[in-house]
Amino acid sequence: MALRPPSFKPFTLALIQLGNVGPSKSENLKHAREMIIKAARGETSKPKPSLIVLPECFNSPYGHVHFPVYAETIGFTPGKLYDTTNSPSESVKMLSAVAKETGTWLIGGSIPERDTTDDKLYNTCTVYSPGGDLIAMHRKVHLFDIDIPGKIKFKESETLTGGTSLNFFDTDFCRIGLGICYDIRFPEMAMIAARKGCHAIIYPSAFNLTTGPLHWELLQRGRAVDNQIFVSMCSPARDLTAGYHAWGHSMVVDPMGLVIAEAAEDEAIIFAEINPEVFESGRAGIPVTTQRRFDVYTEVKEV
Ligand SMILES: NC(=O)CCC(=O)C(=O)O
Repeated sequence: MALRPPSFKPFTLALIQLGNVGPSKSENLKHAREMIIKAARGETSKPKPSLIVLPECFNSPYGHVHFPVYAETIGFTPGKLYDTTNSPSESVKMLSAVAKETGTWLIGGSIPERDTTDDKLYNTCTVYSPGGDLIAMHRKVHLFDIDIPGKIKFKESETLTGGTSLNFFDTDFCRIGLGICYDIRFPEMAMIAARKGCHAIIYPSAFNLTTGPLHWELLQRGRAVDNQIFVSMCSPARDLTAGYHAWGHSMVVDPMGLVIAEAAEDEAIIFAEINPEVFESGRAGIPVTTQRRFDVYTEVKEV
């Protein structure tokens, strides 16, 4: 059982729906850094964000042929001190430095990662504290392998390997579960996160123009209502000149299933005020979290 989660306090969440992700990694990193600095300034009517999120694959074009070319070695072992200033990953160095410079928690989207111990590639999210420490990592567990004839075929497993662990991290205002995009289709992950005390689960993502209109909002609202937690997906902006057309519509959903913030398709920063009261009153009014019948569904273990 995980340690007791921190008490849930109000905070502002900022999602960066990043545009202009092109072939130049250094340009992508420069632009992401500028957008993080802009997001950290916040919106005049809301408290400054405590947590900023980037989308999936923010430093490289999205596609299995690109992953080996853009992959970076991170070398982080969860639970061990890690010196980001000497990291071999230029993305890690940038993210760590900008988290420290802005003094905000940062979910650094995802990047293609090469693990030199097994020479495998992963789609990996890294998380930074306001001091710039790399404090958590999540490798996409469920690879995006789909084939909808005449619409979209995509096979991450051509070059990537799926991660083997579920991950969350604690801030001074809540506990946050991590997933990456296609991971949201697997309700077990969100359910386990909620049962480990996460108040929110956040997915750096990049849905597409076939499944986006059908499932993007539905999945987030479903995961939120089932588990009575905040759910958020952060997408790249739509770019019809790119090889992969992202859906956009970065979103935050509250534990009652209400969409509390949503972007359109273009580059944007959206802000949502995360209010623990909705989490607590939702659970008190509809107490499914305490009404589960593990005595009946014995195939599912209580955690
Ligand atoms: N990047 C992804 O994992 C895309 C997932 C997606 O579009 C879906 O429909 O699922």
